[in-house]
Amino acid sequence: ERSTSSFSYSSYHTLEEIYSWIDNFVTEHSDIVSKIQIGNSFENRSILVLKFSTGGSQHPAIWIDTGIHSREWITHATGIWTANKIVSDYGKDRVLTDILKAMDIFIELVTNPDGFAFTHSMNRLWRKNKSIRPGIFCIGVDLNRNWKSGFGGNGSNSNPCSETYHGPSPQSEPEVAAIVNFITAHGNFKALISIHSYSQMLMYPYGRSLEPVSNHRELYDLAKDAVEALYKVHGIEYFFGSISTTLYVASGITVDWAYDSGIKYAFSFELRDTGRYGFLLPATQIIPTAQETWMALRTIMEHTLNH
Ligand SMILES: O=C(NO)N[C@H](Cc1ccccc1)C(=O)O
Ligand SMILES: [Zn+2]
Repeated sequence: ERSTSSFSYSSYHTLEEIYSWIDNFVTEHSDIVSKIQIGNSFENRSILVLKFSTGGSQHPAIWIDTGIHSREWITHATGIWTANKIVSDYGKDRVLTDILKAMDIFIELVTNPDGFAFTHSMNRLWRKNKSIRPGIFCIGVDLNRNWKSGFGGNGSNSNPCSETYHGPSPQSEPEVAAIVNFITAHGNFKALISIHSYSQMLMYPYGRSLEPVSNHRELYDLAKDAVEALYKVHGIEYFFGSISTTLYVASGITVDWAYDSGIKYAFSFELRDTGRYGFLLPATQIIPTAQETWMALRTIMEHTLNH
């Protein structure tokens, strides 16, 4: 496709369609958006990040990733809609404009490209990446268990055939190492939001233990404000709280690593629904989900700007 004007934001797309959209989107909005390749996946696909910036160098930054679990198609679709929302509303929405005047936003739309391609070709419910290693007879590592923080702890599995297999060592997976290297080298990230589906929850660290983080009251209040803003759009209700108390103990996860790296505003979303369709959420719910999620994201980003 030659332009994003023919792209359907209310449909699910293949990896090739998304990468083609990214190129058109960056070309059409080169004043504020750029594309960064932060690495390659295990099967050697490009790992791409969109950077939204109004200039300056090393502005404090906000990270958003979607699609770390490949079957969670609503998350990539929500990320694409969100990217377009940012360029559409910049200069019109006062809050967003203030955020972008002072901060940069980075969005990694396809955080697990190999797994995502596999959900289109062979197995719609594939979750992990596609790494293989000598002598191991099951494929893939759970990229939400491969982070250094709490690696190998409760709520992760050492069995390579498990859906929550943590991998041979922290950051063993190129998809995780690429993000760690990028965020660490940048050195000025203030917030990280990792988007999953489904369950309709907004959560913050820790996943690895029941111990509350130092600013848990601030994160609780911010999560409450965010889910209220989300609710106002279409009346969808979210639970919120720390991962370990709201859901279950999970170790080696993205947001625990972010928090321990000094990113004090670290959140994980579980988008629609609560199980009726689950990972197979109908495309008719893409835009409504993205619209309500945007209000929560905007609330978190505004708080980050002001604190
Ligand atoms: O897989 C999903 N949702 O897709 N979520 C669960 C729970 C979770 C969500 C967010 C952070 C940590 C843990 C997981 O096992 O990873
Ligand atoms: Zn997930």
